[in-house]
Amino acid sequence: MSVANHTLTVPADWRDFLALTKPRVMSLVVFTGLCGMLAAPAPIHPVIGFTAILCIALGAGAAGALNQWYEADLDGKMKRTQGRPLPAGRMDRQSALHFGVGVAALSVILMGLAVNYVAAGILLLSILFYVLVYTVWLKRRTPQNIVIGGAAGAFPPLIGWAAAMGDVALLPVLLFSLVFLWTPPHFWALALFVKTDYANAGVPMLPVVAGERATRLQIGLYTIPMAAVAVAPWPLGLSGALYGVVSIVTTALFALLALQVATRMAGENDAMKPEKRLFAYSVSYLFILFGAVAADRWFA
Ligand code: HEM
Ligand SMILES: CC(C)=CCC/C(C)=C/CC/C(C)=C/COP(=O)(O)OP(=O)(O)O
Repeated sequence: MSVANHTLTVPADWRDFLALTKPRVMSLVVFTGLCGMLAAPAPIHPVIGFTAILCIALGAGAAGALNQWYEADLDGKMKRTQGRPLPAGRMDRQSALHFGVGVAALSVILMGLAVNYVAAGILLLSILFYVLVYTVWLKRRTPQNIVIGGAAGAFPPLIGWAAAMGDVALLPVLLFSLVFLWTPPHFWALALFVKTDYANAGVPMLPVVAGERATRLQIGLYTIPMAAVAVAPWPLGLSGALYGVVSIVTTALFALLALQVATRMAGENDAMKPEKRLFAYSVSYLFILFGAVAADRWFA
């Protein structure tokens, strides 16, 4: 948080504001919201549906901006994040704060007025969870930061469903649980190969605090309930065979990669480390599963 106005070199332009919203990560957040909405049994009016997705995108982007406003100092210490607009000195912190608060408020108010209050309430909760619970409270304090704080990223399927139905039901709760249980293997796989960055910045991520072996074991352990939740909708009668088959095949591959990560010894050296494969696959996995849950409702 030491980046002050006088360090500015080039004025911020729209690309820097876009970068503040973490567009690549947020694309999956928005996609899970869209699929949660499409998985609902009642069709939503296209204009209301579009507005709801826009609000999720604005809310998630604003949360990303507030995260970067708060941790400009941390981002400046890590290679992966040094080029972001604040640590690179292309934007002052106040602009990021105004942008984040303004867009967050706009997203929640628009969701409440144009869609419904349930969706608006959960959107507000997820923004507060990411910014206050994860970023401000837990991230610098405990290696359980992403387990608890990661719930923020799991709310969008509930928001999408609530936008269409005005309530919450078992299927979106399962989708929430899926993203919640997916987050630790997703993030710790990455943390295994960017461990030194986090150590240098003093962030207590699991591989830094508990070591590589414990992290590998935790990845394996979280994959078990995640897999159970991923395949549950078909046997529970909440989705059809299309989702059932896709979830079984893609989850089996996830479990295999997680097993390779869990059983790999520290220091082994192969062309592509299993944790890199698991991290890359974790992103495609969620895109495919959520695509399947929506496709199952519409085409099966
Ligand atoms: C607290 C929980 C999480 C943490 C700490 C985390 C952290 C990260 C980090 C550090 C990256 C590396 C690349 C980057 O900085 O862009 C990444 C990539 C990614 N994350 Fe996560 N993540 C979390 C949860 C989620 C959730 C809930 C989603 C979506 C549902 C998600 C979607 C993605 C995607 C799509 C990428 C790939 C981005 C790219 O292609 O560059 N993440 N995550
Ligand atoms: C609708 C709504 C508000 C959704 C919130 C979206 C959300 C919480 C996503 C979580 C994923 C995420 C960006 C983690 C980054 O962790 P980090 O901030 O520690 O990553 P960094 O090191 O790249 O900054």
